[in-house]
Amino acid sequence: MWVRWNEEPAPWILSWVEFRTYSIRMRTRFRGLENRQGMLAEGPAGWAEFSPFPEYDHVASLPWLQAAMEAATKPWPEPVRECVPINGIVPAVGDGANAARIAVESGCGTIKLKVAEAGETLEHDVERVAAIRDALPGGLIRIDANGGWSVKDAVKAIKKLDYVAGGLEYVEQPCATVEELAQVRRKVNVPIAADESIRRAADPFRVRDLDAADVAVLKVQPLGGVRACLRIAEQIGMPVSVSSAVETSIGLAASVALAAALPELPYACGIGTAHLLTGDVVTHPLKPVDGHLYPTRPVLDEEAFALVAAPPETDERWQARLAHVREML
Ligand SMILES: O=C(O)CCC(=O)c1ccccc1C(=O)O
Ligand SMILES: [Mg+2]
Repeated sequence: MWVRWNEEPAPWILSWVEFRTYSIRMRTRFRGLENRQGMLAEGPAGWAEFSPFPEYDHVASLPWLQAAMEAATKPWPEPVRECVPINGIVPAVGDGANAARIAVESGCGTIKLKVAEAGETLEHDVERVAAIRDALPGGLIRIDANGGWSVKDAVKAIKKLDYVAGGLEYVEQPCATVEELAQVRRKVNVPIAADESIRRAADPFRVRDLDAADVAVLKVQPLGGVRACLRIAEQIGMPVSVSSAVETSIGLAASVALAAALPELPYACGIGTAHLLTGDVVTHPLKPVDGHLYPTRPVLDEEAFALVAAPPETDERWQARLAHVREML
């Protein structure tokens, strides 16, 4: 495990605080998720979220717990900017008109379009990119394939989509492996962003060592917390973009804190995901205003939480999961 809690250790917090479980329906299915579930707890520094994706095993969930311990016990690092620019998110489904409507309604000047979805075609991705370009002539468009293309398909699709977009800002994780990213990067002129190749990798610095990307996407929970991400940003040798793991506003606040504290922030961040959930746990959800989010330390609202509290059997499952991950500390 490359993530190390190499500052003041905080595992003691876990015997103090009580975690509770939420289960929130997704507005539309997102990457196979219908319900987003996770745990929340209040520590001396504020509220914290622990919400590893369902398929993550105990080892892969460990950095998520370290991120929660950090949030519960430490203040956010000092921000260097007042607010952070946010990208809108358009799913890889539906027709061009629908994609354009979602892009415009996001209120964001940068749009991330999901592409290469299983069961979808390049023609449909082209249609959605073209419609977004028409609707937002001055906007930036980036695409995220979530590793869905082969090298050959990626090169073909990126060239086509770059042309239709009149220039893509970047393409996120066109293929599954770091080696493939490096190959694609040598064959196209569009910058390559690495997401899963950093977040799910044993060694996030392989992306740097193989010259496989131009941009590193950092997600706070899977990478072990705000401070762990600041260290990665310092060492990874390329600009970074911050992105959420589709969390409640309590989890999102850590991502905003990271984006606000990074010395350089050349890209809009993928933290505008609160609306992907049908509920939240705070009084004022972290929804972008004019394409921006402001750093805050949100507090759980008991009335809001009551509407999304997980049933006892779900809570039991999560308590057991938490206990297993704790053992890895
Ligand atoms: O980056 C964004 O704009 C939103 C977040 C997002 O896309 C995402 C959310 C959950 C899991 C994976 C991803 C991803 O970037 O691939
Ligand atoms: Mg991604």
